[in-house]
Amino acid sequence: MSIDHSKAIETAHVLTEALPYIRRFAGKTMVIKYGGNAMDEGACSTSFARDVVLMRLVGMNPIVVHGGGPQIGKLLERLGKKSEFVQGMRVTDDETLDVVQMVLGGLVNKEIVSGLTQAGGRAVGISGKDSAMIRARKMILSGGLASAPEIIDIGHVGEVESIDPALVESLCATGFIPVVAPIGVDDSGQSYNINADLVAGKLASVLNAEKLILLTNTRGVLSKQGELLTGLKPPQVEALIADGTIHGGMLPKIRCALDAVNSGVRSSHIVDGRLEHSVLLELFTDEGIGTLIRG
Ligand SMILES: Nc1ncnc2c1ncn2[C@@H]1O[C@H](COP(=O)(O)OP(=O)(O)O)[C@@H](O)[C@H]1O
Ligand SMILES: CC(=O)N[C@@H](CCC(=O)OP(=O)(O)O)C(=O)O
Repeated sequence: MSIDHSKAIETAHVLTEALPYIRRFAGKTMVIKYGGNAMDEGACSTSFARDVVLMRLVGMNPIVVHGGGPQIGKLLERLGKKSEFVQGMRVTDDETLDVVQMVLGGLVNKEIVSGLTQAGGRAVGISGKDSAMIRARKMILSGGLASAPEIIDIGHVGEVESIDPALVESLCATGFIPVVAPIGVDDSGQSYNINADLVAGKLASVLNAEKLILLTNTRGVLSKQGELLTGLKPPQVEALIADGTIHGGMLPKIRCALDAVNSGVRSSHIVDGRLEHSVLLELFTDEGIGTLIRG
């Protein structure tokens, strides 16, 4: 069989260009949030799995925190239950909490573990209930007028009170890739449905991660004209929120990205997870392909 020499040289160039990044990021912790909208039908795309396994094999400590909002919505629909959201959070009654735990902790978590295993990695699926890793408390939302705020009860939705990093740290130290479902627990044993962005942001802060990478279904943060915005600093992000450029599902995401960089994570990235090899393209190129936020 003859070798296409110019193609082989091109491959060698790509590999050597990645070298400085591989050296810089060796031993560093990278928290990757894999959103339900970024997943394909089988939950874990082959290119995502290969990117994460490659990161592990070149010495980084990747940790996957996953969502699964659309997947929860589909099962609820099959059960004849409508999804309802308040300020981006799913209203979660007892029955919905069961479905959330089945879909996130069972289906989606294990499909990602399978995908990573097939790509040659050693992945372990856990939820925040394992070893009581994610301590949660009930999230209280307020609405109405600023002068007369109304308290909105959205059921078993949690916010992160604290995260004990011991379990994920010991998995990383022994060569495993932790895959975390965003379910928390309180002292009484009550479980909570937590937005996956919140868990990923807090975990990145607690672990003092090098990067928080949020994979979603848009190219990154876009201007009102649809241009990709990058190299954002906290004051610019605040201005984009204030003038309504950033809204809806991007709001909790950008808040987590900001909180992370404000508490010591080197950089946060919002990237289109539907693009093939988006994680590697963001990590191994100077420009990146999505939105970079630095403290
Ligand atoms: N300025 C913005 N730039 C990009 N997306 C935005 C912006 N403002 C709001 N959005 C919306 O936020 C969505 C991403 O949030 P969401 O759907 O909750 O993602 P995920 O399910 O991945 O957590 C985008 O698809 C888009 O509709
Ligand atoms: C409280 C709350 O809304 N929890 C989310 C948890 C899953 C999630 O965050 O999934 P994505 O990242 O795919 O949106 C939900 O029930 O949909």
